[in-house]
Amino acid sequence: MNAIDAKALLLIVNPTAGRRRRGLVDAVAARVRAEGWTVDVVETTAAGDARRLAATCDARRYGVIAVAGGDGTINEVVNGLAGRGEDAPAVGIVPLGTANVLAHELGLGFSAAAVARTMTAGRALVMQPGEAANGTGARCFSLMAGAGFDAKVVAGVSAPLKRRLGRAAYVWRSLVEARRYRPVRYQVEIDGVRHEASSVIVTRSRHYAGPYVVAPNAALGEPLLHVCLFERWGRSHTFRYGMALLLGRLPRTAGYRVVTGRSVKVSVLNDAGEGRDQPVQIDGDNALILPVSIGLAAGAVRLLRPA
Ligand SMILES: Nc1ncnc2c1ncn2[C@@H]1O[C@H](COP(=O)(O)OP(=O)(O)OP(=O)(O)O)[C@@H](O)[C@H]1O
Repeated sequence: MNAIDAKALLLIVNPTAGRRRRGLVDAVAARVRAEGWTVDVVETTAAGDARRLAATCDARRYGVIAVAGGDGTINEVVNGLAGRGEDAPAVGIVPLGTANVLAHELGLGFSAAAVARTMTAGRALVMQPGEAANGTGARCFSLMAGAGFDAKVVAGVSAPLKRRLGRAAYVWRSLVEARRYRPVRYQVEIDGVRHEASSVIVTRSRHYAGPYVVAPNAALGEPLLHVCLFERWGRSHTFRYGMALLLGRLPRTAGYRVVTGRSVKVSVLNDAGEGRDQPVQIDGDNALILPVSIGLAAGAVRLLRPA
């Protein structure tokens, strides 16, 4: 638990995120100011701005760095803060995204009053982010890294489409990916033990795609990766997994397993003639291509949740 001493908040707004509820951002800022805090608002103009702001902001001035955006913008801030050590500002969230998985995971309210209260009087959860790396780069994640069906869906949803259709963009793209489905097999090595899967999600969080549960025993504060293995393949099993997720039954579904570990390697075992780069989604954004090594990042970040 951490008291927030510096009563100044840097509010980073992604004006392109989710439903772009500017009214919520303004209402939160007004409530935080009413508690005697200083609030400095900065809008991002492109991907990468939020990461740079988080990496360079003055930790003596700002007790809290708040993100008004979705999981992708929060991911940028986590990447910017991960290397900064203990004195880095705590992270608050104004959930504006399409899925807002981290907000669900932290049990945040979605009203202006609840969001503002968490900023000024919340408790800080210390989290060691996950980190995925391949030959070309590395990226931290607060939620998950995934390969297989969901990563292909994410890779196929453009930002304008997400803005126009919201969550329906993912439903539409899932249907497209189901039509062109090929039974690609992935090798997933967890702490040196090999497994096979048709899809894999390596997660720090219980939730996925919003309020849905994929890893019932995961806890952000625990430095452990939960590796969700979808072990059956084919269109009908993919559909069954999707329905089970929406109905809250995925953890009890045959052919689905969660294995915990600290070091995970994901590669393509057989691409079933697909002949394309296999994407990796990180916190809901198309980020890397396979093969990747996944572990826990060296640093930690503090995430604010309700007291
Ligand atoms: N001003 C900007 N213009 C374009 N892209 C931006 C800007 N600011 C941030 N981004 C990028 O936009 C992407 C999507 O943003 P974000 O995830 O916050 O919203 P979302 O996709 O609507 O929400 P969710 O991830 O919860 O579905 C992120 O990868 C982020 O890096």
